[in-house]
Amino acid sequence: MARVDRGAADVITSDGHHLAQYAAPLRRATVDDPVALPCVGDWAALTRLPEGRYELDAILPRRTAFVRGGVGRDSRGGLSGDSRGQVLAANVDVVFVAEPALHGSDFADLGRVERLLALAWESGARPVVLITKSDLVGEHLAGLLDDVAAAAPGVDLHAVCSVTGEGVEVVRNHLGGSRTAVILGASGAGKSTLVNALAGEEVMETQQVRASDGRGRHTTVHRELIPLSGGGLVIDTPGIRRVGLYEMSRGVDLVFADIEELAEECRFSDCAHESEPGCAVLEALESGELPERRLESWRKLQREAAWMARRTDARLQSEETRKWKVIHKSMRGRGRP
Ligand SMILES: Nc1nc2c(ncn2[C@@H]2O[C@H](COP(=O)(O)OP(=O)(O)OP(=O)(O)O)[C@@H](O)[C@H]2O)c(=O)[nH]1
Ligand SMILES: [Zn+2]
Repeated sequence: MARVDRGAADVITSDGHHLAQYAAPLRRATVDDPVALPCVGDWAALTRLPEGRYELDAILPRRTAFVRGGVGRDSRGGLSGDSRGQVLAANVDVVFVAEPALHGSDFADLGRVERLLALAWESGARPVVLITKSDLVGEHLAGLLDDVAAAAPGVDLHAVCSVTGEGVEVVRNHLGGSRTAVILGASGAGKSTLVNALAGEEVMETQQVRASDGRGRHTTVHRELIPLSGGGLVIDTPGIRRVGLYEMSRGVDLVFADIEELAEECRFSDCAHESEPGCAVLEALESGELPERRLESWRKLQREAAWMARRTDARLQSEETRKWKVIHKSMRGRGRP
């Protein structure tokens, strides 16, 4: 599924692109459940109607999903049946976290890498960290990569330069076997430039092009699913570009597996790692094994995740109340003569 609109989707079959209208059962299923709506990256079952049109009958089960809003996938066991979330992209295999080596005058932001990694883990896809614009930091690159590696334990990490093409082949290898990727990263991280380098042609408008063309031009068709010449797909949707920090407590645990592991060694099981005796986290901080910055980052993301969870709970509760009000009302209605 390359692009989705209200009531119809642009689907790619072995013989090209087709517009497929949603079949009635699918339309009905999506009324109460936005998660059941087709989205970019979905695989679908189609029927070719006698008159040559295509109809979209069903979506095949998703392997992975970027879900925005509502309840996370795990909290309610599975994607469907959750009436609140919206799937931004389905069946993504690889999530590239793109962080520029130099952003303005700042070196790569480790906190941002950790945050995007958490999001990537949450989707079920495999994260890979890319330090983009590697040409901008000269001999500082090696040290920078060491720092990033410490913030992304157990995750593949590569330096890429879309200008010289260095590292682009390594990135392409992650897409072998026709895998599907999304690229997360701040504005100006070099995502579009990288997609162009991967595609070997200008498929995406970059900031440079946008700036020199001026605003208000709408000639470029925004492509949301970009097939690469050497195999593999990149999904780039406005939703994925804006994706924030949603229900990511499990993701946070995975990104900070080293701290979680330390915490198991603390004398008290409910240790807050503030000033408790026998705190393994504070000991690691003392010995230099755990960088102060990383502990701070963990605390910050945990606070955010907790806040998100509370907000989600509140919304769930109010929706639940609303639902019951409607049911009560209709029962009262039926009771009347
Ligand atoms: N020196 C250098 N500059 C780069 C590299 N990759 C991208 N740039 C420049 O960085 C700027 C931003 O690149 P884009 O690819 O438009 O960034 P983006 O992440 O797609 O940005 P948004 O579309 O705003 O999200 C452009 O001026 C690029 O020319 C690189 O490897 N080295
Ligand atoms: Zn502790």
